[in-house]
Amino acid sequence: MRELSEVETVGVVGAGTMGNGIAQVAATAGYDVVMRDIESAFVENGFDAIESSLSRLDGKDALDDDPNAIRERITGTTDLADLAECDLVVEAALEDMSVKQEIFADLEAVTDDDVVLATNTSTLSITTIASATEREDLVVGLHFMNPVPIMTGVEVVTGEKTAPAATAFAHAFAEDLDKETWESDDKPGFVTNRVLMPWINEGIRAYDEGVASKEDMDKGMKLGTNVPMGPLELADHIGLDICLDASETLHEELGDRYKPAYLLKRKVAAGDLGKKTGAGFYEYE
Ligand SMILES: NC(=O)c1ccc[n+]([C@@H]2O[C@H](COP(=O)([O-])OP(=O)(O)OC[C@H]3O[C@@H](n4cnc5c(N)ncnc54)[C@H](O)[C@@H]3O)[C@@H](O)[C@H]2O)c1
Repeated sequence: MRELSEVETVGVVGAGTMGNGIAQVAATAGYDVVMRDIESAFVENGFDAIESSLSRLDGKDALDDDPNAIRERITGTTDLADLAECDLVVEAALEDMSVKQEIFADLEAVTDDDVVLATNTSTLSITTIASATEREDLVVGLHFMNPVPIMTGVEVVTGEKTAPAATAFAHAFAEDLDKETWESDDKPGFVTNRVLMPWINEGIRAYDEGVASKEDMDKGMKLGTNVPMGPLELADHIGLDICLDASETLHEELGDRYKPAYLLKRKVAAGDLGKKTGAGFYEYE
């Protein structure tokens, strides 16, 4: 297995909300990064998000390096073959098992045999993703939180066949990005989403049943339980499609107590996915 001290270039698959954040924090820590998405417009959107985040952080004196130098360490591509030289790959594409399995099979073909392949999945089984490869011992969950440059926690998830060395490597890499880690076994939703998704769905259901206005729903949870965002705001922030995908996986694996809220499904069907589309439970500029 390639050691962390040998890692110079990190591949990131997906340039969306999480992928561009992971690319940014890896480049901020000094790694060269190759960020891949399926269309160049998505790669460009990823760079736009990185540039505005870096400039915000620079404005707060939160960067040790010049933001342009950090940005220059990231290369964008639509060609998976450009990840061939990477010493570690973190996948942050769609929350869909068949998409992830296809990506992992392709990653195994283009990268060296000793390269760790990590997934940022919120809820899907690391073991099942890994089974698409012959490199199951080097597949591990590296679950960053949103927004990646701000949130300090990373959940490391061990699949059935993940080697202890790959788990240790995942912790060490996250710590090198200035994050703190905790570890979860490969069970649906891991620690965070297993507990968070029913909370979000209950907030949506309670709002839909007229318990309170959406503002009071969020305000009540913030002031009443000392969380930074209420369930509706947080769902918009995560992305309603991501919440629905995660809830459906939990529902399928763990039963009816994880059933997604009807209004969540309706919003996703309407294309109102939260902040990223300009509308979810709230409207955004
Ligand atoms: N949004 C969150 O709060 C959050 C938090 C933690 C983990 N996650 C997980 O991170 C992953 C990405 O979520 P996101 O919120 O960034 O989604 P997103 O929709 O913002 O971005 C996903 C990106 O992946 C790209 N993509 C799709 N297929 C691809 C492929 N074959 N190769 C390369 N890129 C591909 C899409 O074009 C899109 O740009 C998901 O697995 C999600 O569950 C999300």
